[in-house]
Amino acid sequence: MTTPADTSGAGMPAGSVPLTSVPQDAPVDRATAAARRVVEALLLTDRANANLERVAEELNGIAEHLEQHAPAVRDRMVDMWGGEGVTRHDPVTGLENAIALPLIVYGLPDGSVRGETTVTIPYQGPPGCVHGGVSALLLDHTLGVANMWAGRDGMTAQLNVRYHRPTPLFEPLQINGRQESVDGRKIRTTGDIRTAEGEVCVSVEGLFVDKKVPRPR
Ligand SMILES: CCCCCCCCCCCCCC(=O)SCCNC(=O)CCNC(=O)[C@H](O)C(C)(C)COP(=O)(O)OP(=O)(O)OC[C@H]1O[C@@H](n2cnc3c(N)ncnc32)[C@H](O)[C@@H]1OP(=O)(O)O
Repeated sequence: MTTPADTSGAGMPAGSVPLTSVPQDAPVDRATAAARRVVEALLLTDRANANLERVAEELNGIAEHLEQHAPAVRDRMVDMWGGEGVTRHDPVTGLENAIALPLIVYGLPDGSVRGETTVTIPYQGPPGCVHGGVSALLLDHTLGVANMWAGRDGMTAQLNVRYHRPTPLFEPLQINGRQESVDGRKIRTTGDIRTAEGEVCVSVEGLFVDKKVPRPR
């Protein structure tokens, strides 16, 4: 989370395009990035000497301010799903979601998708390693984007996750996804998380079924 998302597409094959949101200089992007810093700093700070009493008071003040300006949840849900909003609030790529890394996923000319990221403290499972559920989250979403890129998408019906070796925190990781086949409404998609050296830490096989949940209106 301390590593700002690389929006340049550097390291991606020529002709790759971002499929998820890229950070803008909008107040909401900056406020959400600041909230991510707070989440990480709270985990890292010296418990005894950081005056957490005052921190709690100030953070509650900010939360109250935001709540006072929140429309009805139903209205916000409609707004969330409009336009580019589709990729701005999810818990993986959402630049308006402070719990998202955020990951930027690129569509590659060969039909697959890829994102690169460094995962840090808030997502720790075993010491120094990415939590297995977080790896599954990253891959489920990346497979969903791979389906979008391939032109036929659906809801996750099954996600078979294999953990090959611990996934390191604080090191660059590559998240890959590719649609393999479509059989009627059934879509099969695979993906993996690799280290910079290309070692596979986690691989997944997903079954998606072409079914849409209506967007709130
Ligand atoms: C490019 C732009 C970028 C965009 C970014 C945004 C990307 C967003 C990415 C978001 C990514 C996040 C993704 C998420 O988080 S999706 C959220 C997590 N998933 C769910 O909540 C899904 C909940 N389940 C359902 O809604 C339905 O049960 C589904 C959709 C799964 C099936 O639906 P439905 O009930 O209508 O299906 P059917 O009964 O007519 O069966 C149809 C066929 O499928 C076969 N079958 C069914 N279920 C299973 C199963 N579990 N295993 C094996 N097979 C199964 C079935 O045998 C039959 O096969 P056949 O008899 O025809 O051979």
